[in-house]
Amino acid sequence: MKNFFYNISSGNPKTLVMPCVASFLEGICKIVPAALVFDVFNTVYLSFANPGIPLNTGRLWRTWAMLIGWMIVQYLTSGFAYSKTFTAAYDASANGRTALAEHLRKLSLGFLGSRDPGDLTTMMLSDYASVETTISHYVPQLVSATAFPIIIFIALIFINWQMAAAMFVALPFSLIIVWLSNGLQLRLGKSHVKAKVDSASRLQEYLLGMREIKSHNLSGQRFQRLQEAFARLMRESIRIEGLIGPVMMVAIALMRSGLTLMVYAGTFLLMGGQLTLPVFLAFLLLGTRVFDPMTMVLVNYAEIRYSVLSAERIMEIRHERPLPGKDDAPAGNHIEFQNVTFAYENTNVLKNVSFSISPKSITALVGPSGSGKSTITRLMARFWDVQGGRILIDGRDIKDMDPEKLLSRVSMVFQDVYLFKDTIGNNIRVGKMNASQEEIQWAAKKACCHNFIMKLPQGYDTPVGEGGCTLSGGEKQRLSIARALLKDAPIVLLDEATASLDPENEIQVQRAINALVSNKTVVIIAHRLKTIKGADKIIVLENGKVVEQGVHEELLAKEGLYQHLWSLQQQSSGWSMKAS
Ligand SMILES: Nc1ncnc2c1ncn2[C@@H]1O[C@H](COP(=O)(O)OP(=O)(O)OP(=O)(O)O)[C@@H](O)[C@H]1O
Repeated sequence: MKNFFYNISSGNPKTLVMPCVASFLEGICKIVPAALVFDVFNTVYLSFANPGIPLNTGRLWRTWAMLIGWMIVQYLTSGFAYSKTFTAAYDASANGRTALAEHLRKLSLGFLGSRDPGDLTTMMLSDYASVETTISHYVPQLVSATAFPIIIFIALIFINWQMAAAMFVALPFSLIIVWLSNGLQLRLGKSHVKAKVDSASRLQEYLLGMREIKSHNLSGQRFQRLQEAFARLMRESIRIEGLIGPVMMVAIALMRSGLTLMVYAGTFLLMGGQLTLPVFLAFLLLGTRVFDPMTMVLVNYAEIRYSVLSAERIMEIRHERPLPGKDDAPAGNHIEFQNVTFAYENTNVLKNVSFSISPKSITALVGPSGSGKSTITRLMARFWDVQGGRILIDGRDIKDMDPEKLLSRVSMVFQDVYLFKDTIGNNIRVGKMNASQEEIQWAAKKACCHNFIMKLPQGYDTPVGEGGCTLSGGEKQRLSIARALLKDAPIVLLDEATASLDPENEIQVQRAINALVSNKTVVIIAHRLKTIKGADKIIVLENGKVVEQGVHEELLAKEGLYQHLWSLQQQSSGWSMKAS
């Protein structure tokens, strides 16, 4: 039970206290009118059954006045309960979503990569929405459905224990049916969630891959996958409703049969003179007050179970441990790989890789495609932790460092640049969130962005689409260099930074990069070897191993892999496409 409340409140059960208290107060307020109506009936019945006793009109007026007065109290308590439960629900989901997004940022990319893409989106939107409804609707219902039957049952026992027993005799059987169906509900709920996540993933894949789908004429095949995912979701939804619905109907019918039994028992007791009509009526009035909230809980039981599953999924991620480490990143920039071994899944991508990089030097990583160059730069930034060996900065293992502090000392320029759905200026500001407009323009000028930005309709205030789809590949690349210039971190990792630039811009960007890297420790990946010919050190990788290291001339003299790659590039530089 503790886990239940812990999970549905996304780890913060205190948020449930106010909705529960408010709903309890609201429920108590709803009982009072029933008692007042009972009093009216009792007063009228007293003079009706005993013609000698005059109708106590004074008492009747007082009770009517109290009923009207109580309507105001009820209105106020309902308003209070409404605002408390909804505020708590929206607070819990908004804070929960923010906390989860913050937590996801701290997890390794390895963990995030292992999740289905639609999974986290579903969690953020749908699972939190389900938790929200539970807090705003189902938890208050649960409070009413549990607390009132207990209170009323105890009260009714003192009035007439036979009637109280008749009212509640079927309840345990109804609860047993609900309890027995738990396993089935869990199983169906899990496959429903899976179908939902799968649909979200297929939809995401379909929309993001639209360019490839169109260019490769895959509309039929990819759409079929999406259609199948939706069809499965539909089947799972029908299955859950079709199987759970009838079970719950039986449980509800059994529970409500208490009312019929009570009427039956009441009639006998009334005829036998063991019960007065007002008391019989009181039982009828309270019976509906008790059974209505319990019926609502059973009607919504599948939804409650569903939100428990949602909350469990959220908590599973919230319990995922972020990358450890609390130390500051050292001021120096001597980087050392010591026998580093790393695998994304099972196959080792890096095998006993060792090398060192001097501060304020330029080191190039070279090697065939898939040899592990990008992996090395990602490990330096601690996107993943290594499985064997160590990566040291100034002699200290980066595993002991706070990942955010480490990242604050590293600038990265990737091959694939992501631009946020924001203005161009704010996209450059990502490098330094408090940068002034002058600083942004300075970085943009250095990265050869300024001219093309000024030609855009709103200059630096021009919005770019999600993923930066309104800019060319070269323009995106240059914006990313501008971000790195602005960040001005002492370690710079360039992964094919100039890959998509046209020849016209390349010279200028090379100059900008030279300004960016001066006095910095630079690690650069470049397929075009002529761009890194002057590097202080060239590390040659093959199949995840360091096979050669040295400067350009030394490596050429070795006549190994580097010399081979170099001569291949010399040959291909004269390549041109020929019509057959
Ligand atoms: N996120 C990932 N999950 C699983 N495997 C990966 C992942 N990223 C890379 N790999 C694999 O790791 C190996 C090394 O990849 P990496 O990107 O480091 O090579 P690279 O030398 O930079 O290649 P390229 O020059 O083509 O960019 C490849 O076999 C690649 O398929």
